[in-house]
Amino acid sequence: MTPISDHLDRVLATVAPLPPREVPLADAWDRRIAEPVRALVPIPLWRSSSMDGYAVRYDDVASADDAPVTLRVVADIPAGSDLDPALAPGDAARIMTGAVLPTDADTIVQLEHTDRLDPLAPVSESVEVRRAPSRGLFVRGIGDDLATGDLVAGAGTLTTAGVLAAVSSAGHGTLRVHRAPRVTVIATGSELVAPGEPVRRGQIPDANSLMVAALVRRAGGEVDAVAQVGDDPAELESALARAGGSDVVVLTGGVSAGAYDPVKQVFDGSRDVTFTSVSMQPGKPQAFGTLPGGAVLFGLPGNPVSAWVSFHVFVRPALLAMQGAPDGEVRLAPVPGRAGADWGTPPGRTQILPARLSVSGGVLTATPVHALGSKSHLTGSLALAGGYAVVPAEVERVQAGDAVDVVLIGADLPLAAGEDGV
Ligand SMILES: Nc1nc2c(c(=O)[nH]1)N[C@H]1C(S)=C(S)[C@@H](COP(=O)(O)OP(=O)(O)OC[C@H]3O[C@@H](n4cnc5c(N)ncnc54)[C@H](O)[C@@H]3O)O[C@H]1N2
Ligand code: MOO
Repeated sequence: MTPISDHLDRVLATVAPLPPREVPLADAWDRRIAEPVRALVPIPLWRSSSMDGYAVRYDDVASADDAPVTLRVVADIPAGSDLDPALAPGDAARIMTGAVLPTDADTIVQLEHTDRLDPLAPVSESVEVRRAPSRGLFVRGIGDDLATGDLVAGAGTLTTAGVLAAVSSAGHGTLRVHRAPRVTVIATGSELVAPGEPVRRGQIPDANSLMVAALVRRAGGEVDAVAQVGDDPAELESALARAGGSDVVVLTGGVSAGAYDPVKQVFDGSRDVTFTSVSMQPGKPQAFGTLPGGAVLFGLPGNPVSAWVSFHVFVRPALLAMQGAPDGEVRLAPVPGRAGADWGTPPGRTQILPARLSVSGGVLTATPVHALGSKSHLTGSLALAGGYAVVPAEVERVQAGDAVDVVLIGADLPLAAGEDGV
């Protein structure tokens, strides 16, 4: 059997980042940045006020703690104004948060420290300063945050909400990002009916189509089409022909030893798509390769838990690599946790156990979603899985409290890859 890491290496050697393109920032969310983004302007852009109040010359108000100081108000500066009123000694300008300080001012007095407490009152001719600020108080300096030319986000960075705010402030209106991989999902199996449809004896609802499509979207892919075909090689071949525009095709079912397994039949003897027994449970039988048009093909086992596990371990890394994610984020990284219960493990294969995750007493705890552990047909309990535990092949039984590696699949933040890469 092939170790997980060998099969993943093969997958990752087959895929490459998709070409970048320049898009307006409004279309750039949740993509990977193709090249380093530097600040075109300093942040902040102006020497501005961080409080609603009065822009003053510090020396005028330094003694305000001893006795209130009355200043003449010579201007009113809202945010967005380009006014730069001259302030002679004893002058102040009313100023709003974000407005540019007059060149002659060096300090802000917040309005709470004056006699002009009503923020909605029209500007007055004078203001009494009742508390002395420190010099420079509430003044935001040009480039306090980033200077022109500073790095805002490196290549491969995911355009999170925070990244979009940063690059907007840094003067950019567009970004070069890798496009989303386009994915066709095909569930195979003559027993499948669409969710919610009545079943006759032997039929079951198709759980994989929607699951894989959702996993594709969560991994940053775009779902071109979702198809469901019976165990008929001709039907599968025509579904594959329709997937011509996709970068990736994900099949489920039909990869093991069944007499009617269509994926096996379609790619029997192919040099481009091959079948591998991977040393993991669930998810042992895997088909992988490329289609004549260049699309990358994954044939995942049909059992929904096997398909779920296989997606996380092989397909997701490929989709991330195609989007230009850095190596350290491509492989979902385990973090140390503890077993929340006893469970059995399969002999001789790495176990990928769907787990309920919780943090108790500061310790990440993984508990099997079902008492039957990682059996591949326990689709109903998959609803509880926040991640999975990775148990090495040589471990025969896990006891509650044992240290286990855990992969969090719901985490927003990428975690660095671990050594074993699963
Ligand atoms: N003689 C052997 N039999 C099996 C082996 C083996 O090595 N020798 N491997 C087993 C393992 S491990 C797995 S995993 C499965 C993989 O089977 P297939 O990929 O060929 O998938 P199917 O046979 O089509 O289906 C398996 C199972 O999953 C259900 N299924 C399939 N698609 C869906 C779907 N879209 N939604 C819900 N459920 C689905 C299907 O009804 C079967 O129960 O093979 C073992 N057999
Ligand atoms: O590999 Mo199968 O997914 O063990 O059940």
